[in-house]
Amino acid sequence: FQLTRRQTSFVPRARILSRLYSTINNDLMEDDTIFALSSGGSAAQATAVAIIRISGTQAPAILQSLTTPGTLLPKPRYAALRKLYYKEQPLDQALVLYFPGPNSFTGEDVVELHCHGSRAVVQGVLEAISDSSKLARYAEAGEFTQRAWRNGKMDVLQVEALADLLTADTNTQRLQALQQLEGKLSETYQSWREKLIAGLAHAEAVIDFGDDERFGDDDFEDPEVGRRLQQESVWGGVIDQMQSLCKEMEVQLSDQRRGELVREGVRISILGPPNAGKSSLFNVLAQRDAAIVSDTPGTTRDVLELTLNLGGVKCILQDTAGVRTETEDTIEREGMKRAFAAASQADLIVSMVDSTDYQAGINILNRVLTECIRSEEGDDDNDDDIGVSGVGSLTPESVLLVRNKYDLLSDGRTSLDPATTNDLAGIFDISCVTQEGIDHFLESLTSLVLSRVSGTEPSSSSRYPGEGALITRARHRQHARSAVDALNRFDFLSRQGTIAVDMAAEELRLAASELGRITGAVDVEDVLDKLFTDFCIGK
Ligand SMILES: Nc1nc2c(ncn2[C@@H]2O[C@H](COP(=O)(O)OP(=O)(O)OP(=O)(O)O)[C@@H](O)[C@H]2O)c(=O)[nH]1
Ligand SMILES: [Mg+2]
Repeated sequence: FQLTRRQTSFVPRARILSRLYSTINNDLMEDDTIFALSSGGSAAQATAVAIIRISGTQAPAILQSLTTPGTLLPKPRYAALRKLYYKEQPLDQALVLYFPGPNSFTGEDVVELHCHGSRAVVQGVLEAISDSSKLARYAEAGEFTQRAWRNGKMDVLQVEALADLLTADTNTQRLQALQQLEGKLSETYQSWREKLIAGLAHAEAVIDFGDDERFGDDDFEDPEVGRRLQQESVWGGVIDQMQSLCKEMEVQLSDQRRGELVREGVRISILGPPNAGKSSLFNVLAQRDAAIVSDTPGTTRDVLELTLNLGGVKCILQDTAGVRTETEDTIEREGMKRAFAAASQADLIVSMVDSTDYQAGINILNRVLTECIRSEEGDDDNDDDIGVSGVGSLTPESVLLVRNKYDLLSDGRTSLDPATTNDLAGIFDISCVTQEGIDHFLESLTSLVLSRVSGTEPSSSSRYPGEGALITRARHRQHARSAVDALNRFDFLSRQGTIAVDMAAEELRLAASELGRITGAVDVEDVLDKLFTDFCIGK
């Protein structure tokens, strides 16, 4: 595996010693005993309790070296209070746990020291482990989890779930990660893969022993019919089974990226002409002065982002530069380019106009949204209404029209014409200054986000919106897509009879291997290398 050199928060001296130690030993060995501070905090930050974890064959010996001679190891998986010493000086009074392998997180012998979390204690214990025994080295990022994976304690999907759980910001992300960690996704992929392998076994048998010639040449008046039946009989019920498997997989693939949205966050871009009040709305939703607001058109140049929790779902809100048809300013033009790019990638668009300049705003938005969609895919919709015509993830239902500065309209309120906004997710009149309409807008935005990740209306039995999404990363989608493509090719080839048995079988093999890559049953070292470097030290 790749060594990582990430900036992390842990006791530097122990790290330096471990690096020295590993340099002397040329390379990090997979069977080294490793240790790390696994709880939060660091040398600089005291915590109430600090958990130091040791994993490997030397773990019990290290624990014994820290206690007075003759002290017994604690009963497996029971907490025991122990005084820890280093060079006969007391280090701490700690709660210690011993998990003999294979019944531990890593599958190896594991010792956990629950020490007092002060800088002196943590540093002292880590140095004692590192210095005195020379039996262990400081763990690399994610190395405990890597060992758990290597020892069959979890598959790749579960490693990914653990990474997601450790970085979860919202309820929904937490629940999705836990479901994946429990192995629910792994089970489904595994059962699909088993079906493919059963189909493959059938093919191998046909290839090895030939198909059973059930129909004789004279059984049919039309020899063509006979031949076709004969060819189809080669695969028995496998064709139907694979077809229904393919359908099942396609249903999961057309999930509108629910799982990925929960994991990565729903991207919401605020888009509109200069001075409409986009940054003002951004600040209202952020509940702080995150963006500069001024009455000079073209104030915002870059795309600003903040994370919001809407109904338990992580959302990434983007403030963008105002878009207008012409500008001489090259920086503003660059800003507009970025606004376009952000809008094209967004899951939802809050398109904002200034109510006092409504028609001009609508005209600009029409052009911009049509343009955004065109840049994704060709489109010829050029009507007068907001030009969203359902391509990519940008559909009219992904766009909310917000008419801002409502406070400036007095008797002209009714002059706003809603007829030009067919099919949009909603039209809202708000004022960022008086906060009028903001609550209603926010409620609607939240329910739109929820329905986006739920696929349908969340059912009362769902523990969280989006429950049951099988695909949580682009990586899964890519392999599942390739498996479906292979099954579609199989469907064609399998109907060509004996002549194409080999080729058809190869497609089944390919589909099985693509699914195997999702769970890690098939070579995934490259995926894991990347994944483990994202973990913190001590996990
Ligand atoms: N009366 C009134 N003024 C508003 C409202 N919202 C924003 N403004 C004012 O409109 C001006 C422009 O606001 P911004 O939020 O900077 O507008 P923007 O859309 O981000 O503008 P650019 O960054 O230039 O594209 C500022 O002077 C705001 O104080 C509102 O609801 N009512
Ligand atoms: Mg702005």
